[in-house]
Amino acid sequence: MVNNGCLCCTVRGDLVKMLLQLAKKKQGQFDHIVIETTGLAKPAPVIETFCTDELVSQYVKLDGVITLVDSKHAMQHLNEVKPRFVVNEAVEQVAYADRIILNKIDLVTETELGSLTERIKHINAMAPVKLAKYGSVDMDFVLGVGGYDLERIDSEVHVDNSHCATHHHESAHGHHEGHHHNHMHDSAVSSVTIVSEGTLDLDEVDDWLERLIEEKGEDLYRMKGILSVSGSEQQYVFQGVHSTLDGCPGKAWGPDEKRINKLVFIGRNLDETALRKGFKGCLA
Ligand SMILES: Nc1nc2c(ncn2[C@@H]2O[C@H](COP(=O)(O)OP(=O)(O)OP(=O)(O)O)[C@@H](O)[C@H]2O)c(=O)[nH]1
Repeated sequence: MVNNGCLCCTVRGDLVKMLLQLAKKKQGQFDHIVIETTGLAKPAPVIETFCTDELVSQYVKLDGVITLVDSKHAMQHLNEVKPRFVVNEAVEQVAYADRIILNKIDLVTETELGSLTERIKHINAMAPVKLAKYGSVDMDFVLGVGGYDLERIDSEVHVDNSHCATHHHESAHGHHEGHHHNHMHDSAVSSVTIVSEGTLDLDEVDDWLERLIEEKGEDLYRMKGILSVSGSEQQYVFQGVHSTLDGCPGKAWGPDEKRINKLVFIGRNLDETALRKGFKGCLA
């Protein structure tokens, strides 16, 4: 247990200390360490503790972020309008998730569940979503996720195409056409997915993504992709959190496998047109 309960604002240092203590005291005895944050925690500082603290990353690595959603109350929190520059924690917790569990489904109607699922997938088109009662899901769904593991990206980029067509033209203040509710919400956080054939020039991709995180790093929460690059029989995989970006050759394309590029960006005020244009600019 970390002092004060609130991981987000006070205890990133404490988290480092606790992880190092655990790692040293019980080295080799852990399969997993599960950190339960408060409902108000911001995910980014916790995630970045694993990505940026060199000492921590010698002992432990981040497997994934699981977001447990209370189906009965989530919509209300996702739609809460915050003062300017104040983040909606519920939206952020969905946006950073590698796995999402929609719990307490027995307390909502199918229609409510449908709109909640739609809203969640609009924010995060990447994370698989499981419906649950009393939090009951398979252990495999929450442990051994490999959300930050480049070797696992090929099985991890679950691009939800059903939402590609519906989640563009939204403004931070505006309203999502096609949504059935009639209130304002923080729609500035969303996903843009690109699924496309074509071979890419890796140097161009490097330049594009570097430029992107330089200009938009603050607003880019997560990104992942599998790319088909010229002159290589292997997939090229990448993943990033804000300004941290990792990429490397992945597994070989199968002999009969269609080489499809799949990219997912999750962030605030994403410019879908610019992202698509950037992608096209990298085609060989
Ligand atoms: N009907 C129903 N009740 C549930 C479900 N899951 C949990 N509960 C009940 O909801 C109540 C509150 O539990 P949670 O919402 O999980 O509480 P929590 O967020 O873990 O609470 P803290 O971590 O202590 O803040 C308990 O009485 C649970 O038994 C579910 O799927 N359906």
